[in-house]
Amino acid sequence: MKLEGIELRRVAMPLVSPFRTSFGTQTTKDILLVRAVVDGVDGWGECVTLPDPVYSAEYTDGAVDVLRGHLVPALSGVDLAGAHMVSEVLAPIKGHRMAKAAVEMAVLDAELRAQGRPFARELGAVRTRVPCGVSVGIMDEIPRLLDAVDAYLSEGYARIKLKIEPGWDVDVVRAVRERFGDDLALQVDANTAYTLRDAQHLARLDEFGLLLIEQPLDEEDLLGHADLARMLSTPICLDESITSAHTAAQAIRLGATSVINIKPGRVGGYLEARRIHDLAAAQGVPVWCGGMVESGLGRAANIALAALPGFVLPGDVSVSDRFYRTDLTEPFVMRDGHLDVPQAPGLGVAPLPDVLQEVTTWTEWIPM
Ligand SMILES: CC(=O)N[C@@H](Cc1ccc2ccccc2c1)C(=O)O
Ligand SMILES: [Mg+2]
Repeated sequence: MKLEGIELRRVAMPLVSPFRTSFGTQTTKDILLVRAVVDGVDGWGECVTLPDPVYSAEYTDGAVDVLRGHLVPALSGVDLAGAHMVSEVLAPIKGHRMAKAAVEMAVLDAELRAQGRPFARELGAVRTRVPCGVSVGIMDEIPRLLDAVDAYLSEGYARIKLKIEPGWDVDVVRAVRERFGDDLALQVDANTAYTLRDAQHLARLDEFGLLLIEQPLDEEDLLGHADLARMLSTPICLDESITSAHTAAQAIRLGATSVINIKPGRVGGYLEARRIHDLAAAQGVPVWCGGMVESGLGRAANIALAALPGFVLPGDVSVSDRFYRTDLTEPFVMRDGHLDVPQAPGLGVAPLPDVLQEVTTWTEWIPM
């Protein structure tokens, strides 16, 4: 296949409401899109970086720079057998997994559109619809949070995830349990906000029957998570720590994680995400599809991934208007707490031209 060029495009997508996590409050998502022109066909990729390196070391300006200066030049003039060769060609370039994931996604979308083959078929989806979980941010006071959870449950969400941080954790979970009962599928996400010194405090969450506690400790602290797992009965789920199939295998073997949140952008792409799914399934480790507040482009691909057999827990695959009043694509809408897996070629969705025009803040065309 011949890569004719790559367009980098940044879009400013206002969030319907501020989304607060232990690493800060976001009110808009500045999304870097990658459009690959492959043998005359447009393919779309979405880079999941934030503007600042607060979730991981990657950030959007850095992704732009490494795409322009390293990743796209490495692919220029290379006759790729298929999108599966992108990660091979880019392997000599260290790190920058979110930037690599975006360009692989764009090339894969173009290849699959040309073949008339949906992402779901390529990845090995076995379901045609997936249950929706929702991630609920940190709020000013508990009654506001309870109202938000009530509204999401009325919409049909199958699972509630609460962002937590020191000072907003045990009391919040207790209030949700008291209001909505013990049967509610409930989990928490700390985004690395705690240390092993908090172990006794975190053990107070064990009484609430949570599905899991996500990434309580630092991204690099696999041994700390393994120690913590021996002190808690609530299963540990890693997110930020799992950056590849290799680190997933190490985390499982060390006992640092018993559930994995798979995010294709974080691990270098949808093909690596499938490899993590396969190795986890082979060891009986359940996985679910995490979210990075993607537009409908990344959302479409995440829904396809979430339909693989080992994705046995509801993912953060919420509907479009959980985050955006106007999505880049036709909006994803829930039916009975589920989202339909796109079945059209490639991602199955594309940016709506007038919306794309409206939200674009910058573009750069890189010929190859
Ligand atoms: C859905 C969810 O909780 N995602 C991430 C955190 C995250 C990631 C990227 C974000 C970008 C803009 C606003 C909030 C964001 C939250 C997580 O699982 O850890
Ligand atoms: Mg997380």
